[in-house]
Parts: sequence; C-alpha cells; structure tokens
Amino acid sequence: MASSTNTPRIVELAAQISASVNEFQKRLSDQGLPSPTFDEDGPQTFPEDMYSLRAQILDATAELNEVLTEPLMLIFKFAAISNLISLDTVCRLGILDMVPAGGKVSFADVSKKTGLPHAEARRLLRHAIAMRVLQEPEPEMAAHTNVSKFMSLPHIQAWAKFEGKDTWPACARVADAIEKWPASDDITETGFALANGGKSVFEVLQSDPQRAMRFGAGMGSIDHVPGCGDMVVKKAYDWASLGDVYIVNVGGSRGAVAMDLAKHFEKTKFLVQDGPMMIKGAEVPEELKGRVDFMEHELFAPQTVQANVYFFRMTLRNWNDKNAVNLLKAQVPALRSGTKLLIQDKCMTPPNTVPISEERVQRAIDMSLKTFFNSRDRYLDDWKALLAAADERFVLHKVVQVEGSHLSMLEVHWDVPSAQA
Ligand SMILES: C[S@@+](CC[C@H](N)C(=O)[O-])C[C@H]1O[C@@H](n2cnc3c(N)ncnc32)[C@H](O)[C@@H]1O
Repeated sequence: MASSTNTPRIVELAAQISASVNEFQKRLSDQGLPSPTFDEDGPQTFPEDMYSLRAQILDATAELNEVLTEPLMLIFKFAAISNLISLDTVCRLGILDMVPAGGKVSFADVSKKTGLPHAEARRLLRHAIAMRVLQEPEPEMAAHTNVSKFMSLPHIQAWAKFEGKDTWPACARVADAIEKWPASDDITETGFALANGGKSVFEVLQSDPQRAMRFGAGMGSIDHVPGCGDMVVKKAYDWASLGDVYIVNVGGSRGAVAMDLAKHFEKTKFLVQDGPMMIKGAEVPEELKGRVDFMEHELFAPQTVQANVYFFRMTLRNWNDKNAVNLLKAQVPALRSGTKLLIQDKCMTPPNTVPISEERVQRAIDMSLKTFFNSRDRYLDDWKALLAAADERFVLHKVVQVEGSHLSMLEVHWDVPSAQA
C-alpha cells in the first residue's frame, strides 16, 4: 500500500500503531480491564466496542511485520504446514492436560507420560511454545499461556484433532481436485472426496459416527471465531420488531440458537427442523417448553409447516447453487404473502473494504467450504441471483450487517400480488 505523504510507510505505520495502542490501553484502563499479555490468566477476549480500534492495530502491525519479512520467509510463514503437527499432537497425546493450572510440568515428565523419547517431547513442546501455545518459564519446564489454556478446552482440543485428521488431508488434495474438475461444484468432486476414497462429506458422516462427532466438534469451534458465535445472533437483527411470531428454524441443529432467541424475545415461538440424527435426544429447558419445539424434517422436502418467518442460519453456505435453489424452492408450498425468510449467512465483502484481519478469516472459511462441500460464500450479487433463480417472488428487502458479526442477515419477503396470496 503506498503512502499518501513523503513519510516512508513503515514510519507511518509505526506512528499509527503507537497512537492506536495508547488509545487502546487508555480505554482498557478506563474500564478497569487488564492489558493483554500471554500470561496464563491474560485476557482471551476484548470488549466489543473496541473492535474497530483493535482491528486497526492488528492490520497495521501485520502490515509492518509482513513488509519487513523477505518474500520467501513470508511465503513460508503463510504455507506453515508444520504448525499443525505440534498443535494436533499436543492435543492427541493429552499434553495440554498434563500442565497443571498455575503450575508447570517438566519436559522429562511429558516424555515419561507420553512415552516419547525426551528429544521428541522437547521438539514438540518447543515448536508449540514458539506459537505461544505453552511457554517455557525456566529451562525444560512447560507452563500454560492464555492461548494453551484456551486450547485445553475439550471442544477446542476436539477441533485440533479434526484439523489434523480430517481438514489437513482434505486440504492437501484441493489443488488436485481443482486440476481434475476445474469447473465442478459437485460435492463428490472435492479435496475431501479425493482424500476419502471418493466419498462426499455427507457419505462419510453417515457411515462413520466417530468421524461425525469429530466433524461436529470441528464445526462447533466456528462458534468461537469472533463474530460467528451463537451469541451474536440476537444482536444481528431486530428480533423484537417481529412481534408475536412463529419462526421455523430450518436446519437449526439441536436448537441452541432458537433457544437463546426464545429466552431473549418472549413473544417468539420456534420450531427447530433438522435431520433425525441431529435432533435425537435434544431437550428444551422447562422455562421454554411450549415455545421451542423440534421436528424431523428433510431439508429438501416440501415445507409442511406454516409460519411467519423461516430462519436459515449458516445452512445455505454448505450447498452449491443448484441445491441451494432447491432448498429455497422447497419452502414455497408453505409461504403466504408477507412471510419472511431470514437468512443469516456470509455476505462476502469486496476486497479491501474490511480490515485485513477480518478479510483473512472470511477468505479462509470460504476456502474450507471449497475443500469440504464445493460450495462458496456468496457475494451480494450471488445472493440476489440465487433468490431470483429459486423464485422471482423472493424479494430481498434488506441486508443487516452489524459491526463485529462475521455473518449478515438477509431479510427476504415472499411477495405475491394479492390476488394470488
Ligand atoms: C451448518 S449447520 C447449521 C447450523 C445451525 N443452523 C446453527 O445456527 O448453528 C447445517 C445444518 O443442516 C442440517 N442438515 C444438513 N443436511 C440436512 C438434510 N438433508 N436434512 C435435514 N437437515 C440437514 C445439519 O444437520 C445441520 O444441523
């Protein structure tokens, strides 16, 4: 990026960083919040109202770091194939769980407990430590950082295993899949399929419960990606403005989102539809009984339940256009004039319109969709084309994008001339 003044870019960046960091620290101090460190008890999250200031710092520091890195080393940094080795292995071998909270474990103990030769344990630990996963406060002793402490959470360890066992082999075959089927959006023609004997994600999940659980845990980690979690749903749309409504949450999994919304918006009632395996045993807490229900429903089967709103959250992004059109068409039998569809999904931003820290996350997720599903996150024009291809009566009314949310909310109205309604 060129500088607009005669000041060299790196000097300009350093000044920006200094000013923004001072402002950041002042706002933390004003709120009585701790300054970020990698200490075991260092902060793992930051206040939402500091999102854009933090993004400025992340972008400026990344640019300074990367412009000072030689091209080959920058390419190596982004290729980073080796990073997953230690991230995956420390989880698989239970090493993170061997580190006591507030204490330390010796490399010798890790070697004994894992059965690894001392030099192997040391290599693994120091590789992870170089990524701030654990620290070495004194020679050959490992202690937690705030990063390794977060990574110790069972579902984050499960994600690391999913990355190692499922994502990595699939990613390694994506370029092969692109060479073989350059124009394909078929779910059986993916990097994942090439790495799994030609089977699609869904075929593998249906035939292998252990992998289905691992996959679920991997996908669950998305809730921890800033701006992606369940918790942003209630802020992502003016749910209260809907009033007294019945909402069908199509592909609503085990109802976590519907239940959270029902708790906060007392006039709403939800029906969560999903496949039988997903909703089996799902429970509704006493206080929400009668306001949240479950129903087995095949995504592509004609919709049989009439409601005021049909809510799709992160459901369409897993499907190519042909299937996504069929999914939308399947709702038509239940739609009446004025019915709304709320589609909470990614609306891709054009390049350089959001902080690069955010852009990198969205482009990485989009690449995962390619790897597993041969689908993609859609730009606004793609969404409009998809709705038009499904039925011209789907009218995009507005797109709500709240700051800090990775997902947008597309409000679509079923618009029929009154004679046909
Ligand atoms: C990415 S998840 C969506 C998560 C959920 N909407 C949320 O907000 O957390 C996609 C959902 O679609 C469901 N699904 C996929 N294929 C389906 C099918 N053929 N019939 C019914 N549900 C299906 C999955 O079980 C899963 O719960």
